[in-house]
Amino acid sequence: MEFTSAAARAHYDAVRDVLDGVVVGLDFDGTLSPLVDDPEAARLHPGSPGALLELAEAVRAVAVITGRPARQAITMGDLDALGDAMLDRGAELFVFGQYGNERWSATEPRIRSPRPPAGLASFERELPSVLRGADAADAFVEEKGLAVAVHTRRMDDPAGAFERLVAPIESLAERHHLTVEPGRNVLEVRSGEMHKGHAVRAFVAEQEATGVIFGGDDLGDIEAFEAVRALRADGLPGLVVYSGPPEQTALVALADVVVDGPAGVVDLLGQLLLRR
Ligand SMILES: O=P(O)(O)OC[C@H]1O[C@H](O[C@H]2O[C@H](CO)[C@@H](O)[C@H](O)[C@H]2O)[C@H](O)[C@@H](O)[C@@H]1O
Repeated sequence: MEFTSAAARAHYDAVRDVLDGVVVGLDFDGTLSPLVDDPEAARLHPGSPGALLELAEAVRAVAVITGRPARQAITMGDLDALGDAMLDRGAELFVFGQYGNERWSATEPRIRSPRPPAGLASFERELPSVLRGADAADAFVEEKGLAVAVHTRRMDDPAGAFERLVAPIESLAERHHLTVEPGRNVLEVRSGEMHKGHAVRAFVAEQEATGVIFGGDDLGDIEAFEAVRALRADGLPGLVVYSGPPEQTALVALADVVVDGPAGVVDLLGQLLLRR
């Protein structure tokens, strides 16, 4: 784990000092689950469930805040079993799916979700011809109910295909009043009304948290990073954790701590508990 500044070390100490009132939000892919070529093959890092279980006992509440549909993250991460294990220890797990649009918790396990955005169905109908026009007909299209993700990771030239797709997908999304969220070899098209920053703020408020930690690895986490920093400027102890190789410089610039992917996140969560 690497602190990005001397102030960052002080932020780390400040959240540790109030750990029992802290809420922790963690992204799924790239933070709790190592990145893999096939989005459907993602699973939690082997150390993640144990680390989350230990952590949940020590803090106010823990949430997985993900771009994935909540049901998918729960299934891939076996999060209902983890939630039950937390309940046995008097703690609770939350999952905020689709950038905070969906909500699940171990005590209220029915997923609450809004309707899909109005333009999504017509966007999807036009998408195949846009993919063909950008010589990217074999991009993997992940239908998420409230969003569509176009993945280039498994194409011959993932970065080249991504670059060719940005402008035409942005233009198609704009025509259907949708937003494009770029990520690691993925362009995700969704409603612009919700983002992880809103999810973090709502979680802090509902839990009456005395501190907040958020960890993420991709551009869809930026609003959450900014939310923690803004809450901290208002006096709430906060720590921003960037998980992954330092290629996402926009995220490194906002982070207090840089760790080496999901294994590094597991280590960090263990470190936080050491002085208890
Ligand atoms: O907010 P997250 O939990 O990080 O979810 C963001 C997107 O993650 C998934 O895609 C990413 O992970 C895949 C599996 O490791 C990888 O193949 C892909 O290249 C990454 O972009 C997921 O498929 C998307 O639906 C999520 O929105």
